[in-house]
Amino acid sequence: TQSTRPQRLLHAVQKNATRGDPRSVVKAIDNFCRQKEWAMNVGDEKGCILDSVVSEVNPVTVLELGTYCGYSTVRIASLLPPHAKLITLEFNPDYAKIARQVIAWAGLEDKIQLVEGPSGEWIPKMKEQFGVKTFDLVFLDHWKDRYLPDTKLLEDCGLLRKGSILLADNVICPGTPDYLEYVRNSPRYKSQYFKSHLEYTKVEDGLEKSVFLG
Ligand SMILES: O=C(NCc1cccc(CNc2ccc3[nH]ncc3c2)c1)c1cc(-c2ccc(F)cc2)cc(O)c1O
Ligand SMILES: [Mg+2]
Repeated sequence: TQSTRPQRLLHAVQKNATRGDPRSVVKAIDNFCRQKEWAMNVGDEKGCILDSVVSEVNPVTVLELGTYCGYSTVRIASLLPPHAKLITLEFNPDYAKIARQVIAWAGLEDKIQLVEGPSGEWIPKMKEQFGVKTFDLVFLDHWKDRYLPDTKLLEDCGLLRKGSILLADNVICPGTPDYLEYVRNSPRYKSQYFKSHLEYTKVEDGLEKSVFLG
């Protein structure tokens, strides 16, 4: 039977990356996507911006919405301090299956909890299920029409504290107009746009970094 793109991406990792070396996993995926097949990873250009935000925030609790094949999951987790935890939500079971194997190849299972299901259901359960008080950093990279409702849900569930950082991918392409309008105009956020390009292309895209003011 025909393999899927995530399966071919995983094989490229297993063929070209060194077990236990997260940076080699990131490099192998970027090379695969540049040379063989485009895939919707945050990519290396936006990935460097992601790295700088993670390093600046030095988060202890991270939430990622949208795991896909685990590229940004591995990228973030490789920069976390020893006892920090990353919870990543993935709705698509086929993506989750691949992501678990990519995360394992990088040797980052201890820092990452991959949860399968929709954000709308799991966000309200974060405190009781995972003992999370608040998130220091949230990386939004799932369905673009879910960014705004899930941000409001995070606020309502008391999962954001003064200084929590939201970092959103694809605010230009495919675009998240309602989310951008909200974080840029709400008095409860200080927002900043990092201009970049859609992964592996010359098309404009960018990340929006928003600090929750409480
Ligand atoms: O759409 C995108 N990504 C989201 C996405 C997409 C499909 C499936 C899922 C299933 N995963 C999922 C769903 C709902 C969920 N709720 N909670 C967790 C959770 C997880 C997620 C995307 C598209 C493009 C893009 C495509 C084409 C093009 F021409 C230009 C640009 C570039 C990106 O960087 C992108 O990130
Ligand atoms: Mg994305």
